[in-house]
Amino acid sequence: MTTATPPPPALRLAGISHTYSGQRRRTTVLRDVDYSFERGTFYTILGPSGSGKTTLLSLASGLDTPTKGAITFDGHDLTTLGLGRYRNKHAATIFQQYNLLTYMTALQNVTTAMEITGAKPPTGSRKARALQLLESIGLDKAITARNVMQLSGGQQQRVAIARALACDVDILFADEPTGNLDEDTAQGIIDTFRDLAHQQDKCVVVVTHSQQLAAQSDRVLTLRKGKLTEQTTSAR
Ligand SMILES: Nc1ncnc2c1ncn2[C@@H]1O[C@H](COP(=O)(O)OP(=O)(O)OP(=O)(O)O)[C@@H](O)[C@H]1O
Repeated sequence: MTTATPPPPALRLAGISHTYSGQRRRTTVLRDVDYSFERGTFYTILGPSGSGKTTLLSLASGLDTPTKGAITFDGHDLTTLGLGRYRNKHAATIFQQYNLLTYMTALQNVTTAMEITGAKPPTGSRKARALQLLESIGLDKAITARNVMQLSGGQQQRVAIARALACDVDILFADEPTGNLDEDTAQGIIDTFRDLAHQQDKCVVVVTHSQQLAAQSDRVLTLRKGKLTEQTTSAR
């Protein structure tokens, strides 16, 4: 009788360390971090300011490579898979600074990302899907037609969230995604993250200082002194 091999975790950090080399000194931010992120799960990462949360996210999202150790997606080393391909096809990131294309409208920011990543909406056009996503997080049609530089910080943050949601990827990373939002809008975004994990089997990884957000995730991780540890699980 053959036993089925369990699928590899969506994302595995295998003994990763990361050191920044400045002109005068080197800063080691992560030390031998080992962790597996699974599909269908909503993770939050907490930790004091400067503990390396953004660094961890930039490595896990394929923006940078660790100085030691390996990161695999579905069992494939990211460097072999290709960081660009991983970022285009499998992982989307909502950055702390949004990283929107400042010469475009809100709508164009979303549709352009869909074109670049080849994301195909389940029905209808890319534009219709983009408008639907933008509207679902509280940006009406008039706002979506504005250049993003004419939007408030919270509105820009929502464009960045819609852009990431529009790219139909396996893993969604977000760095402080609710930082600029009022309570109701923030709760809507948290609900969206939970649905993505539980209804669409995505892996959602959110860096935050918000205990409210962490309390609603499935697994809470803490980064401290270069080490990543898991706290007790919360309600799912
Ligand atoms: N490019 C860089 N070169 C050198 N040091 C850096 C670089 N980026 C970050 N660091 C340092 O690495 C450490 C971790 O930074 P990081 O931004 O990952 O922390 P964080 O936990 O996300 O902080 P915060 O909660 O304040 O956003 C800090 O000491 C920071 O100064």
